[in-house]
Parts: sequence; structure tokens; C-alpha cells
Amino acid sequence: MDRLLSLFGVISLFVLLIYRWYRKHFDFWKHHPVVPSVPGRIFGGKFSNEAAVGIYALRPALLLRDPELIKSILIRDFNCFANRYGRSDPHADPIGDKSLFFARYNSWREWRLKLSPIFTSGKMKQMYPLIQQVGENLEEYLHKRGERFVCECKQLAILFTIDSIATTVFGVATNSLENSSSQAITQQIRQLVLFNLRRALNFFVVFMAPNLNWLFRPSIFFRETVEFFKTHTTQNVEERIRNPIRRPDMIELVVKLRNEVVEKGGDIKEFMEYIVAQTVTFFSGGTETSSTTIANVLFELAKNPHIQQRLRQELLDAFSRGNSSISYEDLSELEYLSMVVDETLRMYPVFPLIERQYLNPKKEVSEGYSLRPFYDFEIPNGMPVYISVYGLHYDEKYWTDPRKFDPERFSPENKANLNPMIYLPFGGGPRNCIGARMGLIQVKTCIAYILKNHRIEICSETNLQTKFNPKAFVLQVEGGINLEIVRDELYKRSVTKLE
Ligand code: HEM
Repeated sequence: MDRLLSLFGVISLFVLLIYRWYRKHFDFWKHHPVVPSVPGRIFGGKFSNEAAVGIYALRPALLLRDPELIKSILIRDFNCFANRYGRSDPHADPIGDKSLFFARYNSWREWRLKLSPIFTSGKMKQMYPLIQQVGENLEEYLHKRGERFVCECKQLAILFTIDSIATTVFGVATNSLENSSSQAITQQIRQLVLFNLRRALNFFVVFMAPNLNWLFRPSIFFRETVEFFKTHTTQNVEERIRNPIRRPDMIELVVKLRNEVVEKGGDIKEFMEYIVAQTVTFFSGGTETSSTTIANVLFELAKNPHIQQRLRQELLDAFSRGNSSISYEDLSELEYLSMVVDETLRMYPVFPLIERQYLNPKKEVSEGYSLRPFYDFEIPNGMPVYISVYGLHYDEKYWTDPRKFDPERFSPENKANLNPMIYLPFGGGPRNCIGARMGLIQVKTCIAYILKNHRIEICSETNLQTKFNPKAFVLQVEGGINLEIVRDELYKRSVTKLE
């Protein structure tokens, strides 16, 4: 009887604790009525003119809507919002924890500074011939596929982006387009974006409940993938030390940084762990995002043949000027190509949500962050804040007919008047996408080489209903984008005509 009573007591206490935790978290906004909060519709309707909305994301959080407020959080008061809320567990997942994406402020700042030289426009210009070579391989591959064929564009694009990142980051010229199944690297990259129940749980904990990392010990990357990159990154670096050729890739920078660590008598093992973490991050961040964007561009071009025609004319002129290739300068200045890519990223932002965590920079002070003049409310220390990039990109307040694909929104005149805080495909502020420049070059090069001698058409296998895949890591169309690629030799015919 006594045991039964004790058991009953323990269960009652447990239920009471859960109840108190629940009330504390889920009544939070009820106790702070100055900030409008859910339940209710977040987009449009009731909240359309609100600067921020109180939400619950397993705990109270804020969804930011006003561009000025977004600017304060991402840029002006970056020192208070320098960390993401999501984070990996340093013990269970040391590589994920060291990744630039998840790293906490001090380590993030050190590594962002060290790695930024790979992504400057000067460095991009030096790297461009490596990416261009991948474009030429793609051209050859398409030629071999015959006069017309149907393909799932994301699968095609990912082979291009894997080769592009492999050559620029990893210092290895792969040709996944020729040899997709046998390349060990291709298989490992596929693992990086593989979705299964374990992965879903890990990501859920990392992004939504990082406080429970100690319990679930989630890992962002599979152990086998990490081991692969550990071995091969180390080999590539050692090979470059033995054979110091000049190649404008990340390995060149790594060797330089490594020499500095050796000179200072630093910890090489730890240094290499950081490098492996960034290699895996660049592979996963750089291939999935860019290939999804390439597939989305092709989708919109197939649906809008007049836009495709105008773009192909611009590319034809550029290829003719460059005698069958496009220079870095020319690629960066192709106005219509930029407009098409920008508009695609508006309609399909690969990261539909970005987040930060408020942490008072003076560690000993737990004072909140004031939302004045918007609301008489202070964001408490530790609270996550979210920005719905998708919501901003489709907000009728800022975009007329937002569901229409219209590259004119990004013509040089219109772009000059655009508030940068309502268009955030690469995030914003010091913690924005470090690889934005490289991502754009990859997307543009791939599109240019596809359209050089091929047009893209909708076919019976194309699903025109744009439904997004709830299981994907980035925002992407469910069921894939199947399109017909038709060889019409546009560039080749133009050269023959001139001769
Ligand atoms: C079209 C291509 C790409 C898109 C749309 C994209 C988008 C983004 C976005 C939205 C973020 C979050 C920014 C924020 O929180 O403010 C991000 C972060 C990041 N991206 Fe990209 N990305 C692309 C390509 C790349 C490439 C090519 C690389 C590397 C080779 C890369 C590496 C990273 C890294 C390391 C971060 C974390 C940055 C930090 O926390 O300091 N991305 N990206």
C-alpha cells in the first residue's frame, strides 16, 4: 500500500511539474498582452500591420515582421543577436558544433574572419575558371544525352554543384556528371542531405529544443560521412604540402592557416577538426542550396518561354563575345540573368525561416532587449526570434501580385529602390550566408551552360502544382522538377551562320 501511495505521489508531482512548465511557457504571451500573439493567423489578416508577433516554438518566441525591427536585430544590434538559437551538442557532435553555421559567437567570429578570404570577389574571380570547367563538362554531358530527354532537374543540378564545390573547396576535380554512381564523394554528399526518422529527430532537437541536446545527443552529420571528410581533407592538405602547386581553392588557404598554427605552436589536431567541420558545412550548404535554386530557375523558365527566350538571347551574346565561354566580368554583369535568379530566390527562398537568439552581451546582466518604439516590451534573455523570409517575399505590402514570376521586380531601377530587409534569400547582417557570391556564380554558370545549346520545356511528367516537400532540408518542390531538355544548338547554329 505504502509503495502504491509513493508511486501515486511521484506521478502526481511529475504531472504537476509538467503542468507548471506548460503554463509558464504557454501562457507567456497572455501575460504580455502588449505584443500581439497567436493563436491566430500569422501571415496577413489580423497581424499584417504588426511589427512582431508572439508565438510558441516549444517555448515562447517572437516572429519579426517589420523591416526596421528586422534591421535592428540582424545588423544594428548584432552584438545582442550574434548566435543562432539552434545549436549542436559539443560532446555528441563536435564537428556540427564547430561548423560555422552553428558555432557560438567567439569561435564563429574567429573562423568567419579566417574563412572570409575564400569568398571575396577577387578570390571568386580566380576560382571562376574551375567552376567554368564544370560548366563545360555539363555542356558535354548534355550533348551526349541526345536530342531531347526528360530529367529531374535537381538531380542534374546537384551533380554540377558537387563538382563545383569539390573543385573549389576540396581541391579535387571530380566529374560526377560522367561517373555519378562510382564517385565516393557523390555518395557522401547524398548522405549529407539524406532524410530519415533519426535525422528528422536530430534536426528537430538541434533547431527547436537545443536545451535537450544533453538528453538526445543529436548529431547533424552521419559519423561515416564525417570520417570520410576527415580522411580525405587531411589527405588533400598533406598532398598540397608535399606538392605545393598553385590552385585557387580552399586547400590553398588551409595550408597557409595551418603553417601559421605550426609557427605559433598551436594545436594542429584541433585546427584540422575545425577545417573538417567547415568542409562538411560548405559541401552540405553549398550543394543543396545552389542545386535547388538551379532547378527552380529551370522550372520557371520552362513555364515562361518568353522569359527563357530573352535570357537565352542575352547568354548567346555573351558566349559569342567570349568565343564560346563567358568571362567572370561578363557573367557578373549579365543583367537579365541576375534578374531571373533574384526573382527565383524571391519565390523559392531555400531557407524560408532564419533565426537568432537574444543574449545580453554583458553576461552578468540579464536585462531584456527593448522593443520600443514598437511595443513596450523587453525580449527576455535567451528568447529565440524568427524571421519568415518566405512571408516577407510573398507579402502583398511589398510585392504586387507576389505569386507571379516577374524578373522585372529586380531590374536595376527597381532593385535600387528595394528595401534590403524585405528580400533575404541569403539572410542578413554579419551572420548572413558566407557563400552567397559563390552560390550565385554556381547557379549562373550552370544555367548559362545548360541554355547555351538547349531549351527547357514542360512535358507530361512535369507537375505544375507547386507543393513544397515537408521532408526536405531546404524549401524544395515536392516530387521533383521533371522537365524536357531539348538540344536546339542555339549557340552552335549562330557560330555556323557567322562563318
Ligand atoms: C543559392 C545558394 C545559397 C543560398 C540561397 C544560401 C542561403 C543561406 C542562408 C539563408 C543562410 C542563413 C543566413 C542567416 O542566418 O542570416 C546561409 C548561411 C550559410 N551559408 Fe549559404 N546559401 C547558398 C550557398 C552557399 C554556399 C555556396 C556556401 C559555401 C560554399 C554556403 C555556406 C553557408 C554557411 C557556412 C552559412 C553559415 C554562415 C554563418 O553562420 O556565418 N552557402 N546560407
